[in-house]
Amino acid sequence: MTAAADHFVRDDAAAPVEIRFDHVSKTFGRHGTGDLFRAVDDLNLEIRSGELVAILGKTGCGKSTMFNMIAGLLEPSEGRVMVSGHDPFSQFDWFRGKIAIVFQNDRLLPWRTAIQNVALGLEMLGISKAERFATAQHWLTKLGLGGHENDYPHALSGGMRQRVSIARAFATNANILLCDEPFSALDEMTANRLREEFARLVRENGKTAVFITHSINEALQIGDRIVVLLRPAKIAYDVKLERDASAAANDEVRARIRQVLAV
Ligand SMILES: Nc1ncnc2c1ncn2[C@@H]1O[C@H](COP(=O)(O)OP(=O)(O)OP(=O)(O)O)[C@@H](O)[C@H]1O
Repeated sequence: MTAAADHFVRDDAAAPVEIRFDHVSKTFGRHGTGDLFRAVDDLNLEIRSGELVAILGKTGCGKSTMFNMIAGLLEPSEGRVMVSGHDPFSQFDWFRGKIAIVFQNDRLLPWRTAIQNVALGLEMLGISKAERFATAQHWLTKLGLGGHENDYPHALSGGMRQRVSIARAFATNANILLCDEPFSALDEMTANRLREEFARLVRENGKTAVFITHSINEALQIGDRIVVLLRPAKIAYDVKLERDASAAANDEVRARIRQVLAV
């Protein structure tokens, strides 16, 4: 049996579909040649509202390409991507403030304080100054940064800066969070703590989150569901995780993922 044939079909139809890939392929032209390179290959995927989905795959398997299609930054070559019932590429403006992205590096503006960085997204949405600073303060406090509002990024540790960027994502009140390895540059203890807090905040606030990672352990720690991609991006394994799964059940999923990624 091939790994692809093992695609686990989910029957959880309770929540509406928030993100849908319908037979999506993406090809890129190779410079100086007439060749087309296929980064995503006939991908079918449904992510339901409120899910925290960890996306795992080998380097170059098309995770970022997939992510950029959700964010409306790339158009599929074939098939259709729908997010919240809209086409993110052709209706890019409709998505203003509805999708927030957390990157691997914090991408804070060095000349703005923590609170000014968090308030920036709200400023671009036209929120009044008083409201945006109150919201930014609320989220900085939630992320444990009370007292650091007026610190500049250079005065904060890597973990604290990533807390600011998470506060910035939540402050916009976007329903969908796209996270591109946000904790991979942090030391394991800091990353561990932040993963727990991030997952809790996603669940408490009913967000739909897509979380790209290279780490099986991180995927197991954070996800409600893990989707493993082959190269080019196509689903090899799709598993829903029990919140209070036993160590043995997690070991079984871990072994299955290793097997799929070894193909
Ligand atoms: N704009 C582009 N033009 C040409 N090729 C591209 C472009 N963007 C991505 N690719 C190619 O598509 C493939 C998938 O890239 P992508 O960045 O989506 O993978 P990834 O899984 O996110 O990789 P990583 O794990 O290294 O972050 C790679 O081989 C990459 O070189």
